[in-house]
Amino acid sequence: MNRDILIWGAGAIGGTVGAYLCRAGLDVTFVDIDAQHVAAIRDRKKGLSISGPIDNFTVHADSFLPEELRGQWNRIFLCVKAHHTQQACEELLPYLAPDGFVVSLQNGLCERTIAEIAGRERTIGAFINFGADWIEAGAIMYGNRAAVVVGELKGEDTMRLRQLLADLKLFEPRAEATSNIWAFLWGKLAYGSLLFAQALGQDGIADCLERPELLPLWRKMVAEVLAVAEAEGVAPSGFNGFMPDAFAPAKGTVEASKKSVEKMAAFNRPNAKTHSGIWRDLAVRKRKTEVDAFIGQVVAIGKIHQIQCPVLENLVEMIHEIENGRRIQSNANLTELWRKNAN
Ligand SMILES: NC(=O)C1=CN([C@@H]2O[C@H](COP(=O)(O)OP(=O)(O)OC[C@H]3O[C@@H](n4cnc5c(N)ncnc54)[C@H](OP(=O)(O)O)[C@@H]3O)[C@@H](O)[C@H]2O)C=CC1
Ligand SMILES: CC(C)(CO)C(=O)C(=O)O
Repeated sequence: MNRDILIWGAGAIGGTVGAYLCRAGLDVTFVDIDAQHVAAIRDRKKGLSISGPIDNFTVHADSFLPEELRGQWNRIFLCVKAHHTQQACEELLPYLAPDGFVVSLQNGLCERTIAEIAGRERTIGAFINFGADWIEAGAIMYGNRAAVVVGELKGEDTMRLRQLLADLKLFEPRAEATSNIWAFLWGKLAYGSLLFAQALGQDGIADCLERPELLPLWRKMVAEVLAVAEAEGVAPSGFNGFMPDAFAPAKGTVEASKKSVEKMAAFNRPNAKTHSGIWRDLAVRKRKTEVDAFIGQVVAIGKIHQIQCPVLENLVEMIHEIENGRRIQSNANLTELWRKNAN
């Protein structure tokens, strides 16, 4: 008989959501490539611990390296970083029931890749904005609640979507379903451009957003993402203080974008996760970020539509320089990014 939920990538996001669903009594199995993390989760004496201001608890669950897996699952929650999507998706296919689905709990447009590999009808989209950090094997810090939205790729209202939403509400009671998941995914791409810029410096998200001299940079950068989204026929949705229209050249004003920045900063300021996952990849985990699969993808889609995104292109370059040790994370990087693009 098939098992129910397979969390593929048991890090900050997969670990948090999986732990909640496991605690609620659902049939949850974890897969990860980190052998120590996998061993901790299945160790009866250790387990998977969620800590932080929201909740503190430990669950014990079946946990495997990909090569140890046997069987099939009805629902696979894909929770790896965006640049690992293709590989993970190819690996997970043998374990997905023929009538099952993959839901992407990721940033970026990973649903496109998943749909190509697993099939459009076996893919569900999700937008997540809550904050969590992987601390060490078996330990995750759940830092703040935020928007969680799920949707079928073509917007239908299906029984499997309703069931998924009901289950995700065990984690985030305010989770919603949408008939336009692409609007949320593009909204996150636009907001995410601010997070990638934050990762260039030392400040946390709230302090960085509130640097008054950077407002014109935020306006220009978000406007680039919005132009590409528009060319794709998507009007991005807002969430947690981010109001896309405030940054749209035709609709927004300086005042409106300032208000949105204040709201985003107010949303982020109390959060235990002070810095973005991108910042943490560079500063703490010392590893490559999702920049190519995230900002780079917006630039590439822009090119298809003959839309230039000079700020985003510079942002990608600067993140690469930090990844390659040719630049250090410094608040001055953001001033430089603005100086290069002020005209
Ligand atoms: N953390 C957050 O607060 C938020 C994250 N997101 C998005 O969620 C997604 C997941 O991020 P996050 O949970 O932070 O990332 P993590 O790095 O914490 O977790 C991903 C886990 O997947 C593992 N992994 C990598 N490749 C594979 C593979 N092929 N098969 C199985 N496991 C694999 C990683 O191992 P290893 O570390 O060894 O590579 C890691 O343990 C990203 O797209 C991110 O942008 C969105 C909103 C908030
Ligand atoms: C900052 C956060 C949690 C979104 O609010 C995020 O998406 C990230 O860390 O990459």
